[in-house]
Amino acid sequence: MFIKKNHTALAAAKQTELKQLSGYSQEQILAQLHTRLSGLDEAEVGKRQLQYGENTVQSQSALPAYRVLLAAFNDPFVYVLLFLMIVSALTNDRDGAIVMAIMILLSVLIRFTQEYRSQKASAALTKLIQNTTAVTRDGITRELPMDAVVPGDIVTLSTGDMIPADAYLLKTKDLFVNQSSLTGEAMPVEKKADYDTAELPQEATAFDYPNLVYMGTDVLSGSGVAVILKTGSATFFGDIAESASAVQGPSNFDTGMRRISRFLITMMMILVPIVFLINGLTKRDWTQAFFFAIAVAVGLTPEMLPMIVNSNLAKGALAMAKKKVIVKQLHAIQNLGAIDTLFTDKTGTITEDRVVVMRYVDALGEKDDSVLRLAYMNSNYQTGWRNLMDQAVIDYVEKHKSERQLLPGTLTKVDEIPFDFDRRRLTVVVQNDDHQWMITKGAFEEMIQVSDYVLIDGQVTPMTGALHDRLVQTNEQLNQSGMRVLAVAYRQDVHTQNVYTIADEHNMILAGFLGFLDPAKPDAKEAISLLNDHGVRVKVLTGDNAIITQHVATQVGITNTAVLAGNDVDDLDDQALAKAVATHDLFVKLNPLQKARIISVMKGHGHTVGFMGDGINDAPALRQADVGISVENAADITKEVSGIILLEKSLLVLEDGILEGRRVYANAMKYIKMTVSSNFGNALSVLIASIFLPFLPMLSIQLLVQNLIYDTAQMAIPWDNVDPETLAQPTPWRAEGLFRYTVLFGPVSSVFDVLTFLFLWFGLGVGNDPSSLALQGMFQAGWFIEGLFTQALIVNVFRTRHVPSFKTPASAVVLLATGLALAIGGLLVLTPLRVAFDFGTLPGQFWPWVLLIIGGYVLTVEAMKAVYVKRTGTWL
Ligand SMILES: Nc1ncnc2c1ncn2[C@@H]1O[C@H](COP(=O)(O)OP(=O)(O)OP(=O)(O)O)[C@@H](O)[C@H]1O
Ligand SMILES: [Mg+2]
Repeated sequence: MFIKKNHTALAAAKQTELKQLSGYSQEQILAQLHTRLSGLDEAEVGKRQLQYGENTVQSQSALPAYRVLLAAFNDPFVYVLLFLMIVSALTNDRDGAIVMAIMILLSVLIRFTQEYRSQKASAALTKLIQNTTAVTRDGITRELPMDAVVPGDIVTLSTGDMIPADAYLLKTKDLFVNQSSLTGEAMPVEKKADYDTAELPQEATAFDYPNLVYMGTDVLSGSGVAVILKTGSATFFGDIAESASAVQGPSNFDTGMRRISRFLITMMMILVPIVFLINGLTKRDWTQAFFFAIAVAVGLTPEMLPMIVNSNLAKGALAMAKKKVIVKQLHAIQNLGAIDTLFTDKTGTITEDRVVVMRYVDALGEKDDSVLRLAYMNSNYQTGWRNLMDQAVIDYVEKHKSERQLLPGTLTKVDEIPFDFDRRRLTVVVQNDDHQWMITKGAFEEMIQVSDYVLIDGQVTPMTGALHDRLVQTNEQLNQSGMRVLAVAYRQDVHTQNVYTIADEHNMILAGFLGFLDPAKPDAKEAISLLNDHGVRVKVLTGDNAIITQHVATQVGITNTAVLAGNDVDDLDDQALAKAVATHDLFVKLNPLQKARIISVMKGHGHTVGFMGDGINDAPALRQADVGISVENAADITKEVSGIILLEKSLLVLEDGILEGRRVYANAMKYIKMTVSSNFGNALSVLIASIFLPFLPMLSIQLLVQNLIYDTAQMAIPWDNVDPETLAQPTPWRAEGLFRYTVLFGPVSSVFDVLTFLFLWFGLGVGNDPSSLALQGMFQAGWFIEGLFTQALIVNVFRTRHVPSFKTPASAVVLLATGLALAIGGLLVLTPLRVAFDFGTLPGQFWPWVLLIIGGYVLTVEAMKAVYVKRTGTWL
């Protein structure tokens, strides 16, 4: 609370301090932090860990049990009930207060157990994928878990890294970071160790200072070395994580739930005073009218709603955790059930995350060791994000060739130009004696653009039209045999210089090609076909070229192999792009922003979309998607922005997740629709009865107990079965049907309530002497039974779209809960317990008639359901 209130003041203080540190020279800052370029020693680290604690912020660590419990209390419906309970307790209605307390406890405790269990399970899994950072201590650089970083640590940052804490840059190389999580600004920001204060904008915030980087941001490209200034909650991000503003915007599901909650509370606020006035005026007993109104308010509160929704989600997350799927945001499950399109990257997602070097050939397709050597130097010396292809080159060489044989001992690295997804090239410059070599590898089309010569049989030959065609042919041959291809080129004897830029990538000599085997995951085909069967279309968004993408697509069963390339995407406006996206399944040569744009256009046209990716280039698209999915060995930032992380290689688990999501949604919707319509019906019945009856239709305690029993029966809903028809198709948030549903089915229940009311009044003779307490008690017992039985039984009718409902019975738990509710209700009016609740005695002839009425109600609803399903094609 304190932190939130003083958030701005504190942030301002932090800013001033950081700005000041930014002005220090490197020597000053190292002295200030009592550290050096070779890093802290272990003793110092130990001391600082004690002093500053773990480098984590509140939102990242699992919540302790009491916080989960408090969160379970934090719900408008629980508040309403708490308020009513306090009013009852203050006005000496002890029994009523106790019943309400039980309701609150049931709802909160079930929700707590479910959420706590699921949180523990995902926290355990999350530990497996701890983010790391390269820390130098005692002169040795190692990857350490991010939470082990302390002020004074020296860290090395490279492409795709998350910045572990607030830090001062000592050295940079084309370093661009994404600060959007702190500033909201999506454009990359360049950071520099050395800068001129004159470069700073007039009203620069600490985020504009070029030599400062912050926790919660990430490296888009380039690299750097930094010294840590602040860790954990002392960072800027620490503040934000603790204030509510850091929480992601609400999903469709959240907004929908909020709207329903508001609707129900409004309904209650209007109806309850009316019920109070009518009963007070007609019965002239204002105390009784007051308690009755409170009981009606309790009846109208769907106090189990938060428990049902959250238990459902938590249950889903737990089920997924058992299948080695981390659900980082609970609502990702519901969104997963709602997607109708799943976009995916190619390598590492639908293909295995094990890419292997298969060929190293010259321009003519002949095996050539020198091509491998060049590629090895390139992959080995580059310091950016080491992707699967770089890894494959290094692995291959270390396994098959001796490293020494490949690299002359006198070789030193001069510079590098990091890979980027627009240029699709990566350059490294090395020096041997007095020679400098610039070595570049990258996508074929992009390499041809910078190559003026081709190496043929050891001879540097100028590029000709015929040679160009020959290269295209070699490339295609490799692609067609299912290999991803990188072209490799070099330039020797360049002017001796220390710094290289993209402008230097020209005039190169194309040396040859590397072919990588990138096989489809064994179960990708099955998974994709299952997704298709369940109404989810799979589309590929890749930076790779058309031929290899078509090859992989065919392997995994994507039959529409028409491709749309990145350049085409840029030429289309949103409208045209949406059309093109509908007719294509393969999108190639995309840069990260094009991936993100395709997703956002799709979303704009009413689709719910998922995106699965593993690279840093996938992060923008993952942020954009309704649900982002990544895999275990994805880049840190990629995992960070994903809602779901698959730890197992198999894609079949996606199918499970989607079904789980739909089940969650279906069960939550089931409860919402049933509750809203039955509450509406009840309210109507109470109003009618209040107007015409000279006494209360039910005592407040009876109404409360009826509610409690009904709630108990409803608690089983998260464990209910769902119709296969409901699971077969995506389930976007569809609250619109709710109103129609409520006005159709609510009044029907009132009709049968009124029938019961007439039967008790005329048939059983309550009307003959309404002032008799015994007859009043009989009336109340009769109405209690009818209300409870219809509500409990109707759960079993509403829960399925099938007619008759018993064709697809509820799960055992739900059946048991229903049976229990009926039994308890029966016991309360049939055994001596009834005296405690002031129920009267029901005559034998009551039972056949009430069963008839209940049967009539069930049949009517079944018939209406058949018509409803036929007309709308949907149910619940
Ligand atoms: N380390 C690298 N060195 C040189 N070129 C690279 C490197 N990584 C990727 N490329 C080139 O850039 C292209 C796009 O990169 P990449 O394949 O990683 O994108 P992507 O969209 O993630 O595709 P994919 O679906 O294959 O994962 C590649 O096809 C390749 O030609
Ligand atoms: Mg990729």
